[in-house]
Amino acid sequence: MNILEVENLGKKFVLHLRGGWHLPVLQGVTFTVAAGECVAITGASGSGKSSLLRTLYGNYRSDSGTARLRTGQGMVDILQSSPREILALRRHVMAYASQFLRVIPRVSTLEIVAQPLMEQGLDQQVAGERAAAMLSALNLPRHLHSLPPATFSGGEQQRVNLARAFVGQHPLVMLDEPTASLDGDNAAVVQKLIMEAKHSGRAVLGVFHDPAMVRQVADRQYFIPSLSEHSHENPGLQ
Ligand SMILES: Nc1ncnc2c1ncn2[C@@H]1O[C@H](COP(=O)(O)OP(=O)(O)OP(=O)(O)O)[C@@H](O)[C@H]1O
Repeated sequence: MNILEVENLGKKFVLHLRGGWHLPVLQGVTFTVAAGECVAITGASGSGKSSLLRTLYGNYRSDSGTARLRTGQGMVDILQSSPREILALRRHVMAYASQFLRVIPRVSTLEIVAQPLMEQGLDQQVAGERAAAMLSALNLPRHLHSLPPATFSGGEQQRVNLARAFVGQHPLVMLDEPTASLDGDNAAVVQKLIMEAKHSGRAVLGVFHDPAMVRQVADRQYFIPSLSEHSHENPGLQ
């Protein structure tokens, strides 16, 4: 059973600082991710891996194609969804951990991680307990839970992001270089969380900088070719 079906997705960035130049990044992107499966997105640096995840999470608009996500009400095209619908999909169906944590001043780490659970309707105490358990599983010591993560190290911030993405048990989890700032022990925890997600029938779509991680967790790979160097759309521009 497919959780995500992406077909012919295309995306260009409009570079206003370069006279409205269109930079093609994604073209004809077509793949599926089934329940219980992890698909790794691969490709050269700058080929559009992060842009693809951001487009699927509703941060960027696409120019063409469909990205159908399985919900309780059937398949929904993320690319055609309104901002309000995207928020509902984020609440219940898809989670995303970017490489960088967007911190909210004065909000504690525990609240940041409990928030997705409270948005799913859990009461504050249960959400707090689950958030604390997820943070501890990711080796974030208890004394850090009450602090805002603004001053945390890169690896600690990445683990807060990952706790937030995994805690809500969303059917689709998207991960952008989830172990880039982590040591071996914490990378092993992330690997375990991915395997647990797969075993519970959830789908994982990830960009992994570490080829060993791809071998360990990915069932399939989807390769994105680099388009920008071969673009013929702006032959006059360098
Ligand atoms: N918001 C944006 N506006 C304009 N161009 C962008 C934007 N985001 C990304 N790009 C460009 O799109 C291309 C793809 O970037 P992206 O970050 O998706 O690549 P990537 O495959 O994830 O790279 P890496 O492996 O180095 O992280 C790059 O040429 C980048 O400069």
